[in-house]
Amino acid sequence: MLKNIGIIGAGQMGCGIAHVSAAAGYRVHIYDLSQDRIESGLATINGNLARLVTNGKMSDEERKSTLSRITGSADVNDLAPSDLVIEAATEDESVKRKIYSQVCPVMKPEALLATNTSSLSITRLAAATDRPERFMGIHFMNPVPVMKLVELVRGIATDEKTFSAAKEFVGTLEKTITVAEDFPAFIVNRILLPMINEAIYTLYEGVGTVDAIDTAMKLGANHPMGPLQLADFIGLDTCLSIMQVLHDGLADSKYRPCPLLVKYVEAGWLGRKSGRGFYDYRGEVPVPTR
Ligand SMILES: CC(=O)CC(=O)SCCNC(=O)CCNC(=O)[C@H](O)C(C)(C)COP(=O)(O)OP(=O)(O)OC[C@H]1O[C@@H](n2cnc3c(N)ncnc32)[C@H](O)[C@@H]1OP(=O)(O)O
Ligand SMILES: NC(=O)C1=CN([C@@H]2O[C@H](COP(=O)(O)OP(=O)(O)OC[C@H]3O[C@@H](n4cnc5c(N)ncnc54)[C@H](OP(=O)(O)O)[C@@H]3O)[C@@H](O)[C@H]2O)C=CC1
Repeated sequence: MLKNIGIIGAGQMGCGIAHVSAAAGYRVHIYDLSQDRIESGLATINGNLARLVTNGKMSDEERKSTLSRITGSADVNDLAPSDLVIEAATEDESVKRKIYSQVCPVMKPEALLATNTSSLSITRLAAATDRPERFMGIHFMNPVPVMKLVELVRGIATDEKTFSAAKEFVGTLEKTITVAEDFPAFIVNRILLPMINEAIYTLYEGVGTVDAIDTAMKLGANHPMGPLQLADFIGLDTCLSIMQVLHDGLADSKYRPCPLLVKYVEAGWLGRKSGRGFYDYRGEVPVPTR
C-alpha cells in the first residue's frame, strides 16, 4: 500500500502530479535543485487549488488539507520515506541518469521508482537504476489536474507487482490508463509531436503565420489549442527532445526536428515557461512572434 509519494522536479509536471496525488490523500514530498524552485512550485499548486475552490469544485477545507500534505526541499535525502518516487525532471537522459544515481542510494530497497518521461526508453533508464524490476514509466499529461489519461509503460525488466501497484495508484487519482510498449515517445507523443513539428514546418516554410496555423487547427479540426500554442504550453525544449528521440530511435527522416524549433530553443525561447516562444507572453495578452 503506497502512502508517501516523492516527486523529483518542481516544474509544471512535477507540481501537477503533486497536486493530484495530495488531493487523493497521499503525503507528497517534492525535491528540486533549489529552494526557490520549490517555493514557486508550491505557489503554483496553491493557485491551481484556489481556482478549484473559486469554481466550486473543491472546498477551502480540502484545499488546505491538500496543501498540508505537500512538503518540498532541495535535499535529496528527504525522499527516503517515499514508497513511490516519480521523477519529473527535465527531458534529458543524462540529467535523469544522474538523478537516479543520487536518489537510488537514499530510497528504501522495496520502494518503486517511476519516470514521467515523454519519450525516453524506459528499459535504458531502468538500467541506470539499482532496481530495474521496480522501475517503469508513469506518463501523465499536461495540465495534470485536467487531463484524464496516464500512459503506463513497462521496461523489459519491470515486474508484475510494480505494474499492478502503478495501475492501482493511477486508479486512485481517478485517471484512465492506457498501456504502451516501450518504443520512442510511446503512443500519445508518437502521434502528437510529429503533428506539432509539421505545424512548425508549416510556419518555417511560410505557408501560414502563427495565428493562421493555430486558428486553422482550432476551428478547422476542433483542437482545443492550436499546435503552436500547444507547443509553447508543453515547452519547446521538451518538444525538441521528443523529436530528437523519435528521429534517433526510429531512424526515419520524417521525424527530423524542424530547424525553426531548434532555433527557438537555442534562443532560450522555450514557450510559456520562459515567457516567449511562438507567442510572447510578457504583456497582457499573448502576441505571435511570427
Ligand atoms: C508532452 C507530453 O509528454 C504529453 C502531453 O501532455 S501533450 C499535451 C496534452 N495536453 C493537451 O493537449 C491540452 C490541450 N488543451 C486543452 O485541453 C485545453 O486548452 C485546457 C484544458 C488546457 C484548457 O482549457 P480551456 O477551456 O481553454 O481553459 P479554461 O476554461 O481556462 O480551463 C478549463 C479547466 O482546466 C483547468 N486548467 C486550465 N489550465 C490549467 C493548468 N495549467 N493547470 C491546472 N489546471 C488548469 C482550469 O481549472 C479550468 O477549470 P475551470 O473551468 O473549473 O476553471
Ligand atoms: N511539459 C509537458 O507537457 C509534459 C512533460 N512531460 C515530461 O515531464 C518531465 C518534466 O517536464 P516539465 O515539468 O514540463 O519540465 P519543466 O522544465 O517545467 O520542469 C523540470 C524541472 O526539473 C528540474 N530539474 C532539472 N534537473 C534536476 C535535477 N538534477 N534534480 C532535480 N530537479 C531537476 C528543473 O529545475 P531547473 O529549472 O532549475 O533546471 C525543473 O524544475 C520531462 O521528462 C517531460 O518530458 C510529460 C508529460 C507532459
